Amino acid sequence: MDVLMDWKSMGSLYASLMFMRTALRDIIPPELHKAARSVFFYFFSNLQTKTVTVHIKEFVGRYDNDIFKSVQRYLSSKCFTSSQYLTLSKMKNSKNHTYTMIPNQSIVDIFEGIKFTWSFRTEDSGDSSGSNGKSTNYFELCFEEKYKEFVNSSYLIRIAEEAKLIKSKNKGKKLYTNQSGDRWTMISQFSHPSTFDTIALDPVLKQDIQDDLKKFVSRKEFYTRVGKAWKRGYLLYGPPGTGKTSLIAAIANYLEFDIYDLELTSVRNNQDLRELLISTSSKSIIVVEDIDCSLDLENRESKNKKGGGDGESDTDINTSNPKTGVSSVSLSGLLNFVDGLWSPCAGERLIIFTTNHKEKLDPALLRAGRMDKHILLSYCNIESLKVLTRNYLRIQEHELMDEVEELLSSIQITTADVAECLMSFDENPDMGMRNLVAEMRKRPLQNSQGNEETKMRKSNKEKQNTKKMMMMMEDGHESDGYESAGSNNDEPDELDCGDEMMMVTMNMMMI
Ligand SMILES: Nc1ncnc2c1ncn2[C@@H]1O[C@H](COP(=O)(O)OP(=O)(O)OP(=O)(O)O)[C@@H](O)[C@H]1O
Repeated sequence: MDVLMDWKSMGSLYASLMFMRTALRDIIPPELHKAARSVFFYFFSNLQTKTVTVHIKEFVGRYDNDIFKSVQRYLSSKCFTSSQYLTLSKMKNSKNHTYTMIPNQSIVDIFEGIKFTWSFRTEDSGDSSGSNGKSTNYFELCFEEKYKEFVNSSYLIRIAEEAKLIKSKNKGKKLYTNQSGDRWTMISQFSHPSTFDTIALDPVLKQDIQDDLKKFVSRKEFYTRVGKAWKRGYLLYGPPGTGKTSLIAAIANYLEFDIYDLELTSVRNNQDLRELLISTSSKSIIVVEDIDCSLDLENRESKNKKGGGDGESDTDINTSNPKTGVSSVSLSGLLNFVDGLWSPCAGERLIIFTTNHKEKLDPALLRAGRMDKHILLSYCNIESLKVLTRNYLRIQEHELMDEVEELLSSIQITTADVAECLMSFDENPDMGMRNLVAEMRKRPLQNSQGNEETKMRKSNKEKQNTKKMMMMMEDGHESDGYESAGSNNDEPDELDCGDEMMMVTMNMMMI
């Protein structure tokens, strides 16, 4: 019915226009016909909405056009919901597949109530600048002219942001190494299965690390405001087989960050080290494993006592590479690397060093702002052991668990050793537990008083209480006895595991 009405009104409008045209031709003298026609067309063309059409080509000369890629990502989910014909693809390094419009298809995107029409087109390029020298793809965007400014200032920005998000979701984590020396090579997609669920760690420490990471990645504005590079340094230390590598993998999986595994001995000099640093991507973890073995970076204080140097100049430090003798990376080069002449590198980065011998490292490397958080990964305790029995045997309680706990207070066993004991018994938990107890009974008894992991267990419990107290005391108290007590934090409202002494002192003060 409505359609019939519309046709009727259009018919009468047309009849009226024809009548006006004839009447005007009779009234207006012939010499003014041309001018009258221009006025007539100007009037009616202004009644129509003016539109703008923008072409976004796949290539600019021989180079990829980033905006094309962003639009492609932005439209991929939209075309899935609103198109009937689509192409489907999956990039080599991508986790997810992508939908694309087929040529000459159009879809409408409504953003903030404004209508945008997108079409996908292909044309013969006529030159060899396209990807295959024959045809080039482009998107065509149409919108009303009055929204030109809005497109420029808001819509395109929104597209870029959404595309970035889609890209990071699709990307998957990558593992890079610098085996070839002065550049990174992607060796694989990073797919280590370790997560914060599977890793056997003291639960308090585990929560503390997760909280710290969450806080770090959410504080872009904080770092900008205080003028600091958006990076954080972790030192993971403890005996071999206690989960340092597994923790790095769990962190990468938690943050969805790429890993850059830096082999310091392959880096020729400080300049190469700096270039490697600059070429890492944002949202990445730069790992140096066994830092004490990588270069001769011994504690300068002890060296100075022996050698009488002032410890400030790089020449005081033996920078020869114990493995190959080729690298001339110096301690100051490494310190600069950690401090970061980061200005060219936007985005967040975590630097993680691991060592079995923290005492061998120069304090300059360990200070707050360089290694902000010192995390001791020590021998198995009952909580971490229960994570392993849950993972490997699918049990957390067992009649032998009390004996295991008893044994743990008098012997030392690494998480790797426990994992090994349980490894083959996933179908027979009883046997697994018996095998573990038998292995533990073979271990020599230790003096549990004063060893490092006992201290850590205590300190983790104390830490929770202390943290609460600190928060209560925070007002006007931020740096009291805190920075000066040797905290490894760059932020005044947190505590680190490496600060056992300071925490004990704080507890005593509070009591
Ligand atoms: N805390 C842990 N949680 C879960 N698994 C662990 C843990 N620690 C060790 N393992 C097991 O032991 C193996 C070796 O551990 P990992 O390489 O993480 O130890 P590490 O401390 O990095 O050792 P190293 O100092 O010799 O490099 C892991 O593959 C894992 O199976």
